[in-house]
Amino acid sequence: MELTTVLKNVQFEHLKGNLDINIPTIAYDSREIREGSMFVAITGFTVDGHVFIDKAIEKGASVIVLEKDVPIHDNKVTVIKVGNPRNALAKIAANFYNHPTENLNLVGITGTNGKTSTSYLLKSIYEEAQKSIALIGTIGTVINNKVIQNKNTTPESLNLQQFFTEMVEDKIETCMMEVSSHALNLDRVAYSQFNTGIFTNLTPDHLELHKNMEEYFNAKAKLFDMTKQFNIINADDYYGQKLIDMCKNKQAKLITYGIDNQADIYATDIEYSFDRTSFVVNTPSDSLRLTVNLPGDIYVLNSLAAIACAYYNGISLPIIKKGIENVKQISGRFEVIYEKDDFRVVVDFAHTEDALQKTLSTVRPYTKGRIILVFGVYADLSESGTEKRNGMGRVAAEYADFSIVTLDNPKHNNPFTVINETKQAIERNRGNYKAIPDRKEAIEYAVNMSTDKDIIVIAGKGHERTQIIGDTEVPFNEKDIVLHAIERKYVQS
Ligand SMILES: CC(=O)N[C@H]1[C@@H](OP(=O)(O)OP(=O)(O)OC[C@H]2O[C@@H](n3ccc(=O)[nH]c3=O)[C@H](O)[C@@H]2O)O[C@H](CO)[C@@H](O)[C@@H]1O[C@H](C)C(=O)N[C@@H](C)C(=O)N[C@H](CCC(=O)O)C(=O)O
Ligand SMILES: Nc1ncnc2c1ncn2[C@@H]1O[C@H](COP(=O)(O)OP(=O)(O)OP(=O)(O)O)[C@@H](O)[C@H]1O
Repeated sequence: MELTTVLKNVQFEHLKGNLDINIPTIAYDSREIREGSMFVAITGFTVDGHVFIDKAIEKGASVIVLEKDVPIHDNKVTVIKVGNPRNALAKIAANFYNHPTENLNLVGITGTNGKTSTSYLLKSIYEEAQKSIALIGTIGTVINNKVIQNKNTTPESLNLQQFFTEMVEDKIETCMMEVSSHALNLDRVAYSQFNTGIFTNLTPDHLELHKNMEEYFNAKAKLFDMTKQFNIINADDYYGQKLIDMCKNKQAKLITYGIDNQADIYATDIEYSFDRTSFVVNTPSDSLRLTVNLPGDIYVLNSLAAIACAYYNGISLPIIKKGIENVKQISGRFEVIYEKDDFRVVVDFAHTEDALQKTLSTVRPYTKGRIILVFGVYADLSESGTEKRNGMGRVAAEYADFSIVTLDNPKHNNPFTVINETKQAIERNRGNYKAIPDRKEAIEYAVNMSTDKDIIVIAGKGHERTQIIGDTEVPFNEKDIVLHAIERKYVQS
C-alpha cells in the first residue's frame, strides 16, 4: 500500500526520506521486520522500541515511525515523527487493512470479571441463530475452526486489524471481543468501530497500571464513547450505575440489565443448584424460563448481558434460550473436575477479590463438610499488589474453612514476599491456612486432607495450562494433578 494512504489522517512530522513509496508490511517489533517494512518504535514498559531502530533498518525497514529524536544516518530510510506511536500504530493499522471493522458487527465486552464467560454465552446464542461469528479474548482468538493463542486478552492494534480483516474475508458477521482496560488505555482498540459495548462490573484489579479506581473506571468507560448502536450495562454494579448516568445522552442506545435493580432486561424467580441456575428472563416484549449451566448470580448476570445483546440485535428468546443452554462448560470457569456424592473439586479462574468471594459464596450452600481453598495471588510486589494479597487473603479467611496458600504465576516476584503477605492477611482475619509454595504439592495436600464431605476450590488459573516461573512457562495441568492425587488416595489405598 502507498505510504501516503497508510499515513492518512495520522498527525505526523516528516523528518526525512521519500514519502512516495509502497509499504508491504508493518511491524512494531524489530524481530518481525521484512524487506521494505514500516517499523513503529514504541516506548514500552520494559524496553524502548527506539533502541531497535538500527536492527530494524538492518533487517530491511524502509520507514521508521518514532516519537523521540533518534539520529538515523541511513539516507534511504524515510523517518516520520508522531506524538503517540501506539495511537499512530492503531490508525496506520486500520488504514493498512482498509478499516475492516466497518464491515463487522463488533461487540466489545469490558469489566473486571465475567468478560470471557459472557463472550462464550453470546457466541453460543449467535451459533444457535446460525450467524457466522468470531471471538477474541483470554482463551484465544477463534475464527471459524481456527484457534490462535493470544499473548494478551486484547491483542495489539496491528494484530487486531489483521484478525478483523481475516474475519471479513471469511464472511464473519459478528465478532465478540473482550476489551481490557490496558487495551483501552494503550490505544489497542483505537479506530475500531464497535456497534455494541457491554459493561459487566468493576472491582479492584490492575491498579499497578491505573493507580486508582477512578482511573481504572475511566479507562473502561472509553469503550462506551466508541459504540454506535448499543451500550449494555450492569445496573447491579456500583460503577455500572455511574456509567449508566454517563451514557444517557449518547448516540448508542442505553440498555440496562440486572437482578436487584430496575433494568430493561432482568431476571426473576431464580432457582439455584450446585452446577446450574434456572431463571426467568424478562424483556420489554416477553419472558421465558431458561437455565445456565453454571452456578450463582454471577452467571445469571453474565447470561443477562449476553441475552440483552442478542435480544436487541433481533434474536428471538427461544433461540437465545437454546444458545445459553447449549453451553455445558466454559474451560476453567467453575469447572467441576471431580465429583463423588458430596465431595467435589472445582477449578475456577477467580483471581480477584470479588471473583473469589462470589465463587466461595456460591459453593457454601452445597458444602456438607469444609470448603478447602487452594489459591495464590497473581500480582507484582507494588503497593497495589500488596492490597490485592490483603484483599484475597481476607476473603480466603472469611469464606473458606481452610486455605492452602500457594503461588499462581510467580514470574520474577519474590515468592517469599508473595506468600508471606497473603499469609499475614489470612492471620489478621483469623483464617486457618497452610502455606505450600509449590502449587502441585499444594493441590495434592488439599486432596489428601479432604474428607468425603468437603469441596475443594482451586482458584486462579482456570483454563491455563502453564505456570510462569521467572521467564519460563512450565506445563501445569490442574485437572491431571487432581485426578492423579485422588487416584493415589482412593484407588491405591
Ligand atoms: C504492561 C503492558 O501492558 N505491556 C504490554 C506492552 O508491552 P511493552 O510496551 O511493555 O513492550 P516492551 O516489551 O517494553 O517493548 C517495547 C517495544 O519494543 C519492541 N521490541 C522489543 C524487543 C525487540 O527485540 N525488538 C522490539 O522491537 C516491542 O515489540 C515493543 O513494541 O505492549 C505489548 C504489545 O501490545 C503487550 O503485549 C504487553 O503486554 C504484556 C505482555 C502484559 O502482560 N500485559 C498485561 C498487563 C495486559 O495487557 N493485560 C490485559 C488483560 C488484563 C485482564 O483483563 O486480566 C490484556 O489485554 O492482556
Ligand atoms: N459477573 C461476574 N462477577 C464477578 N465475578 C465473576 C463474574 N463472572 C465470572 N466471575 C469470576 O471471575 C472469573 C473469571 O471469569 P471470566 O473469565 O468470565 O472473567 P474475565 O473478565 O474474562 O477475566 P479475565 O479478563 O481475567 O480473563 C470466574 O472464574 C469467576 O470466578
